[in-house]
Amino acid sequence: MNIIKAENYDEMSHMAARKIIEKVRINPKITLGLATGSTPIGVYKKLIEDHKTNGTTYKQVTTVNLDEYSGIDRNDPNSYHYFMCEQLFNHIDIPHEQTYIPDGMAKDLQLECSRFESVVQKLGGVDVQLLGIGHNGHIGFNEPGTSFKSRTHVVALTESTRKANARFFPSIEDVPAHAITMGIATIMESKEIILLASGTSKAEAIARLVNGEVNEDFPASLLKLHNNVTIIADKDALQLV
Ligand SMILES: N[C@@H]1[C@@H](O)[C@H](O)[C@@H](COP(=O)(O)O)O[C@@H]1O
Repeated sequence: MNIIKAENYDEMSHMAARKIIEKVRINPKITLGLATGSTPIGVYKKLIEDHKTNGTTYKQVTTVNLDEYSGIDRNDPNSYHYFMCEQLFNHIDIPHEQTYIPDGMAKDLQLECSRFESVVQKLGGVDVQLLGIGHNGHIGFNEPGTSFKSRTHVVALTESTRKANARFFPSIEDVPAHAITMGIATIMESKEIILLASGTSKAEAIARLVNGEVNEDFPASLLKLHNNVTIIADKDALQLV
């Protein structure tokens, strides 16, 4: 794993955005894997700024998102669908039909998981996957104990993840109990992975990722066996490494 140390959140976002923009410019038909959570918001802001000032185009780009809550309508402000439109898609020139996010309202969630998995496969996999990391090492919504062989599946969110995400909801009771997430094996098939982390609250997770063993108890640890992973983190998140 390459580790790039940024001074702060803004520099981390800038560095990741530059990498993505460069890749989009080299391959205008790239498939980007995108993440939600607060960490990538700065990257999306920089992509939008660059699109507006330098004209980088996303007309032929395809995106797939890691995950979506189950039981929340796509137009609900707490859905990841809404998040992606607000934070990125509505502000660049990507056609919405080229943006794929699991449908958390599908009647048959298992069927939706297979459908989403085959979308990723038909696209030939993800070229560059952006990832955040949960305090317990989750990636997407793959909680500790998830099989490293997992494909897109339905997950029961842990209490700690629901608490961590409660800040976006009126109360913890409103945080969905389930979600659909790309599996760990699906994520590992991405040709390149950029993992972002910012702030002291991520320091333990980053230290465990860098120094710890590869173990299903810590889902992100499998990234150590991927041949093209870059961690871009600020110095607060890297302080225990
Ligand atoms: N499903 C998302 C993850 O994809 C994200 O990486 C994580 C960390 O979020 P944040 O960046 O807000 O710390 O939160 C959620 O659980």
